[in-house]
Amino acid sequence: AQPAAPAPISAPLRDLEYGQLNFLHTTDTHGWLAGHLSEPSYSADWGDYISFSTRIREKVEAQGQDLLVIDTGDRVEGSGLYDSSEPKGIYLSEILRHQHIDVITSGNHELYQKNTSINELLTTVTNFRGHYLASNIDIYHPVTQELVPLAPRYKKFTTKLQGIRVVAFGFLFNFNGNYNNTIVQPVEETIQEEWFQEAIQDKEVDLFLIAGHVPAHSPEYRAIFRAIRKAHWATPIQFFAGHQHIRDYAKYDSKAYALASGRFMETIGFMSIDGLSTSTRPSAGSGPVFKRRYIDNNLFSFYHHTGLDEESFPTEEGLSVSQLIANARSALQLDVVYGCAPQNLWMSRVPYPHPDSVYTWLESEVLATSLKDESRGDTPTVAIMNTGGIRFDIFKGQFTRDTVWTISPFSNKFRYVKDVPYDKVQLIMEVLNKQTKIFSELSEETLDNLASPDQQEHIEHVLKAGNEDPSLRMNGDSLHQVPLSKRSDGTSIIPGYVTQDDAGSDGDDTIHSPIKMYQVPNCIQAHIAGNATTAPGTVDFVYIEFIEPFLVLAGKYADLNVDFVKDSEVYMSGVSMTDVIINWVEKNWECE
Ligand SMILES: O=c1ccn([C@@H]2O[C@H](COP(=O)(O)O)[C@@H](O)[C@H]2O)c(=O)[nH]1
Repeated sequence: AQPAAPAPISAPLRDLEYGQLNFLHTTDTHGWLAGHLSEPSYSADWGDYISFSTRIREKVEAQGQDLLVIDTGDRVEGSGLYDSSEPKGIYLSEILRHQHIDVITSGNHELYQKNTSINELLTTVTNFRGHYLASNIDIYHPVTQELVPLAPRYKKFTTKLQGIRVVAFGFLFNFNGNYNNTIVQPVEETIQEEWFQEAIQDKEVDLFLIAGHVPAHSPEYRAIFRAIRKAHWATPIQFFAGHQHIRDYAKYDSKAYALASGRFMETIGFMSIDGLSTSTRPSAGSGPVFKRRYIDNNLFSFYHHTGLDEESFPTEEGLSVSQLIANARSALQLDVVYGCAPQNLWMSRVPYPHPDSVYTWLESEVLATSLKDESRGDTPTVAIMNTGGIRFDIFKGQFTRDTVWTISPFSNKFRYVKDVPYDKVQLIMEVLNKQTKIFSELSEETLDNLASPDQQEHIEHVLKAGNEDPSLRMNGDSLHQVPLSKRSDGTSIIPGYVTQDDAGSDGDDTIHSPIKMYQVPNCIQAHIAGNATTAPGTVDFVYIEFIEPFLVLAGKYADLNVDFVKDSEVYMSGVSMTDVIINWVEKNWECE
């Protein structure tokens, strides 16, 4: 772990149930390779994970079993370690490549910006050659300008010890927000391609492995499941999922399951399958048994599951990667303090609006007092942004260079349109926030993309877990999670994940008390300048550039005769949301 990482808190744990074939899975790490420096439950780093996977491999191989390590993308954008270097990501690729990954895929974040996808092709695909799969992504090669697959479409391999024959694919969900140097083919089209149909007709297969940046419960995975089942009515299928930032497990049939392993290095997903046939031995018994576990990413869990301790657990490679991370953090000056937050500010642990809501803080304090384009004088202004542009909670205490990138990693800047009737702006807000029923292009699903990914599924899951006892809530005044109740065996129950999935509620390794989450709107608005007591006739309509495509559609429903692409202009040239937050914190959150 990093020198500044808090020690994990001991807690009651459920064991891993190993099988013939075992998996470790990460997804949506978004650059959090240093782990969480304010949360003991997730305080292990990528170096610890390398030690963990090595120790688990030693353990399962000693029993003649196999281990495969999977990562399903969105490794970039979301923390200082990735976003604060110039160019972005120079330290991250070097740290990542030390983990042995058997199957690795791209997420949508690898494709938003041209530079990112080019770096993916030239660096990450190269570092993980033979393991990186891209079944439905093409890229215009930066040198030849030719359209080429980002990586091989699929691969067939046999596992090291048992010779289990695996056919593996690497998919991305039907994403269309990518820069125009890449092409993402809809999954439903890819599975009609000749190469895919040939690959799934192979009869010498013991397991289909679908790694993808695709939600576990999704039309894309259902389509792949159906296509494979048409060719193989009984061959086991293991999906690995991502994108929604949730822990999830989907049952497609008794021989096909999907595991999603959360976000931001909070979770290491574990799966095992027993009863698989191999190249030399047909399956014994009644067919495969699948088991899943969501491991909290901390050393207490890692020691427990490996049966090792502080002395015997770390590997040399793991320790040297932890050191690499520490060196990178120091070179990037991620501990530089911009100010001190006087309180916790939550994305969804409080309702909106609320004095403890990060969105209330943004609209009433940060945007309201910081957005001003000198050329516009005192023109009344309404500024809107999508809540998905904020990626993490703010904890009371030091607000560092790292903090700012974890909450606002995107390079989005502001644009505006002059003289927009105020009532039309309000109508647009209603449309974006689904307060008005709308149809066709602006489906509920499209609009959900304005909010943070966990908003759609997570809320439902956590609330399903129910029976929340307010006395078990996180201590609002503390930086760290605090154990609030003791069990009879002396261990503590701390707030955290209580996952409800298709296999029940026993998936988490750590037994937690649940944390309540609230639904927040897709977009928020700040009122700037003008007379606060009366609504203005027309305003400068300022917006964060990410939402422009949504405004184009919402504008139509609001009957607003504005072409957002042609009629808008740059607002506060060169200033991004991230800059606005840094400036505000420096001015307003002095440390005592
Ligand atoms: O420039 C951007 C890019 C993304 N967003 C928000 O993030 C989600 C996608 O997040 P995942 O991690 O891929 O799930 C997107 O829907 C937006 O809400 C953004 O605001 N600005």
